[in-house]
Amino acid sequence: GRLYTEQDPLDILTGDTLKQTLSNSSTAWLVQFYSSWCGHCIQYSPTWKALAGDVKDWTQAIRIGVLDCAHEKNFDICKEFSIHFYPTFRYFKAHSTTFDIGKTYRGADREIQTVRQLMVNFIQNHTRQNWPAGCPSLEPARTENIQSLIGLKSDHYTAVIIEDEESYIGREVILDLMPYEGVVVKRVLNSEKVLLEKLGITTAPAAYLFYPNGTHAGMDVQKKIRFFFSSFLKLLPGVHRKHSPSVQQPEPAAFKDQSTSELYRDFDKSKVYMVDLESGLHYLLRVELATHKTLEGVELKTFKDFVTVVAKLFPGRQSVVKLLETLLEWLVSLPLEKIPYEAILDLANNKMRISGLHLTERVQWLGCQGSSVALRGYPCSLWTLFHVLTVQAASRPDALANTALEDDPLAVLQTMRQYIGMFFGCRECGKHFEEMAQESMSQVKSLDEAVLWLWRKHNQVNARLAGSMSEDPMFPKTQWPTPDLCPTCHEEQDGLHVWNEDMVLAFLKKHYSAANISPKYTSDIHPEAGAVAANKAISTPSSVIIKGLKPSPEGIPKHMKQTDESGTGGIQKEPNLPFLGLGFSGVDMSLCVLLYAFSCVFLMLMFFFFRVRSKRWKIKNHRLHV
Ligand SMILES: Cc1cc2nc3c(=O)[nH]c(=O)nc-3n(C[C@H](O)[C@H](O)[C@H](O)COP(=O)(O)OP(=O)(O)OC[C@H]3O[C@@H](n4cnc5c(N)ncnc54)[C@H](O)[C@@H]3O)c2cc1C
Repeated sequence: GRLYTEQDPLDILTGDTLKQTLSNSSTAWLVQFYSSWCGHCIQYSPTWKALAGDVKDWTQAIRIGVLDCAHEKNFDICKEFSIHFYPTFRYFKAHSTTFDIGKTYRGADREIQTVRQLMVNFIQNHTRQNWPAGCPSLEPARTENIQSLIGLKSDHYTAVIIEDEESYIGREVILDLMPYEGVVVKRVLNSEKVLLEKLGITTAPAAYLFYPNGTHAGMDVQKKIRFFFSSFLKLLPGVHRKHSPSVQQPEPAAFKDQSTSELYRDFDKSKVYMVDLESGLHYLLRVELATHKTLEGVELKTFKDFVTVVAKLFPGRQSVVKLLETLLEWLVSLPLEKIPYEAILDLANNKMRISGLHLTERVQWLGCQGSSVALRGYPCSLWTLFHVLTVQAASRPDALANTALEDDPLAVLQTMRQYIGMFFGCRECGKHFEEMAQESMSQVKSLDEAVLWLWRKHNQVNARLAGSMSEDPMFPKTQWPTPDLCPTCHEEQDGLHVWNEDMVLAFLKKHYSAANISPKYTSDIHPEAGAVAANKAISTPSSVIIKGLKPSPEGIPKHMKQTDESGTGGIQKEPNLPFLGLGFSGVDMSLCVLLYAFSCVFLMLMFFFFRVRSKRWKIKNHRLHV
């Protein structure tokens, strides 16, 4: 196959595009000319991709490209650029107006850290005239510049990285924060003794933060490494990724949900919320699945597997778990090959309620609330649900015993894969997820590996979506868990950020455990819960929007359109008959008729019984008299 694909965070260049791309570009370029038949190029490609991912936020200053010299259509351009060996790394300056074959990197060390630092040096080699547009200064600031910030109010934070002259951390953090607004990063050398003394800094590297309100303090990070500094700054309240002008930016201070005027409610990022999980389940069962008139074949199998997984593994409240278990029993006991979805809804909505089994009927987000209705919500709850389920499966390995899914470490992941592919309203998401599943899901051999697989793939999605339209500016897509949630999950090896996967696994098992699920706002009868319902009752069509979808040419997924047209918020109308102003289901009515018929027959029997008896009695009496 090809060494690089469109999914990689780099530009694939060709003979047709190369010159045009490089000439008068607003950014510098680092291009690898390779050959797809060269074994070393093949071996090196993961490193190059990792480098491109590592400097993904630097693209306003320097971009990474690849060009395959073994491809016929590139023969001429590789000759023109005098590429003799593979791979050849060439740097191209920004704003170059004359033809330039670039500057070759001849070093033997091609490790990420070395190449990344060369990129920084290369950017610094630009002059004032050809400096890449959008790239802040990488020169160290002086004591005077920083001292003047003390006590100064501003509309942004200023972060100051104090380090020695050879250190690259400051410059790398400046470049990492380039696509973000609300924060300015500066670098100061530790030779600025007066300033260091004034701020009370004794060791380098160190970081200091000047707040918009005029106060200042040391930056509180667990490890003094690039990734921790950058993550800390990206997560500051009010700091967010610059979006294209078409994406509206909500006000950070008072972010309100415009369509429902519900206030944003505070929540704790280190918790999982039951309202999100229940709202997601409600949406899935009553809206998303309800657009399918009947379930049969693989769809029915997928639905049964899904219900099996949630009934056995969902660590929910008793009324919800019982509802799921009853649904499962019903599905298993029915040997039907085709089930009308109305029957399932009738069961869940009417019959079970009589026995006190109940799942919330409104969509209400807390940990998954977005800064506007079109963001976060349902897809966020779905990720959360499946993380919870993989963790539950790993901590209760026998939970699926005696079901169709027993002894399968892939039970939850395969069910998710099937569900997402078949029913999830976002088709594109389904396609991407299927690609990831085909690539590596079969390598998962244990329940723990399943937990980690889902985490890794979710991060891959986060990386792809960072800066896209489906990113909520208030909740930037990051590689998760961030250092503030799990400092021990992060390490640095040869200057490159790496995960400590043992720590990540331990963290996931704790974060998505039943003990970490908060019941806040779950009570349905509680008046407060009603008041805070983010999207009110599900029957307001405008409140039911599948969240986090890219506005595709087709716009809203097909079944969501139906939802809006019907004006019922997508809920299949329960087959209720109006009677005396009350809603009775078909079954309730048939029971009534049956009871009525029974009592009629009973009364008639009584009538005849007494009639016969009284006749006999009369005859007996008559005889006596006679
Ligand atoms: C299977 C699937 C595929 C999707 N594919 C696409 C797509 O191709 N294009 C598109 O535009 N949207 C896609 N989406 C939607 C997108 O991934 C987000 O769900 C949506 O943009 C909402 O984002 P969010 O900020 O709420 O965070 P989400 O990504 O939804 O994450 C929810 C919560 O999970 C936690 N979390 C974050 N990362 C991880 C992790 N690695 N491991 C464990 N927990 C984590 C965080 O607490 C986060 O708040 C997909 C959703 C799903 C469920």
